[in-house]
Amino acid sequence: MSTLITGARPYGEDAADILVEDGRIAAIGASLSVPGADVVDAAGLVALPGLVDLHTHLREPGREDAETVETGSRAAALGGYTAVHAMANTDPVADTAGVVEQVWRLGQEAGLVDVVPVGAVTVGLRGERLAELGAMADSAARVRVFSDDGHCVADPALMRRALEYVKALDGVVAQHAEEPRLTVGAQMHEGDRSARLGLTGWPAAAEEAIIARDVLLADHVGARLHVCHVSTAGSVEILRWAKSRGVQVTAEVTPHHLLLTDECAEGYDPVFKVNPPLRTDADVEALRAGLAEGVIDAVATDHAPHAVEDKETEWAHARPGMLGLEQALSVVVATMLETGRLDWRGVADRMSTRPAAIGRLDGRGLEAHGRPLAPGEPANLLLLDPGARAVVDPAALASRSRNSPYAGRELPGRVVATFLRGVPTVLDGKAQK
Ligand SMILES: NC(=O)N[C@@H](CC(=O)O)C(=O)O
Repeated sequence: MSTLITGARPYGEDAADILVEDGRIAAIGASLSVPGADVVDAAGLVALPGLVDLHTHLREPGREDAETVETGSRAAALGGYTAVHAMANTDPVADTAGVVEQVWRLGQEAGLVDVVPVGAVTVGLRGERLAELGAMADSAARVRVFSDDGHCVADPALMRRALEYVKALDGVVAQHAEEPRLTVGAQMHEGDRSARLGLTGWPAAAEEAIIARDVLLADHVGARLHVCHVSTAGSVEILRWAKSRGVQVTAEVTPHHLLLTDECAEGYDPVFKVNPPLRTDADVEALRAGLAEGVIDAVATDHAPHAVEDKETEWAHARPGMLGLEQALSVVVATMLETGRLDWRGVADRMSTRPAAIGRLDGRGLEAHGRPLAPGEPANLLLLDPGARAVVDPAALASRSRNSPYAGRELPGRVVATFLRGVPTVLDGKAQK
């Protein structure tokens, strides 16, 4: 099967045709012609490597009313993703080889993106004893990213041991950095606004204290550490210091922390309640600068679908979390590309290349992700209309949930097509299954 994508602009550069054969990019060049090939007219569209998400909540098993592997995979494909890491805070928790294999198999059956399970660090996310990390790594799901996300691995001795184990597995601990003793009852960013709104604050120091501790532990052990959803200017400073010392630490930022601030809490609309919370203008500025500089390696969605009854309630009782997969690239275009902080190659680096490397998905086989757009590489790619602008309508999203913080907001860039190993999962902006 051959597909000829005509007139696309790889990385936003000069127009070229892209020939896809047997799941791989066979050629990139001017005026390619292949009799019998399916032709996709991509005139004016930017071609990028398929995006890779390090942080997706797919809710299956356990909360299929909020999302399933299939509905979340469809949302991901529509957002330009070809691989997503499925977080472990499901019910049951993904803390055994059996559960991670189940999630992996559901992803293969859905066939829209490669679903890469994350394994829990501790049994039941309880932070008491380590889960079967080796069994999950050796399973069919080949787990390399371990995380108790939603909970912090707060016990420093347990965190140290987790780092030692994952080092032996060529894995990484993705830490949800939140000192739990500092965030009891927390509802939003701690500052003037939380005081005025009467909501218990979540201080920046609760995140920064754990990141500082963990980079020291990772350095001591010589293991890889990844920091989930970095949200404060102080965290960026600590990461910059750690990287300058050669600590093997990587970090991600979410689209919502690049765009939104705690001002969103003013109306008490729980769609803006998220963990870690939306912070200040100064934090947003530092996060954008950190991502541009590469101190923050990746954009990760923290796509966190919630059922209506868990979200559309009073602020204090609403679950934290917001949708992200379908608008992530648009938010990055708005905050990083249109502001001149990243070019298209930079966007590809932070949303595909680096996240794939952190998750160890960047091997040499046809199953690899995050590879460049080049002959011989797996044909995982997306086509984006950078000039299109649209107002986000939550009712039109593929996710089973509706908790989008971007409802009613106009955002740039429309994913027109996504290809997974040469097979279109999205064409003309529509999911193909
Ligand atoms: N990021 C969120 O606000 N929510 C996450 C877990 C969590 O980090 O609380 C979820 O699973 O809903």
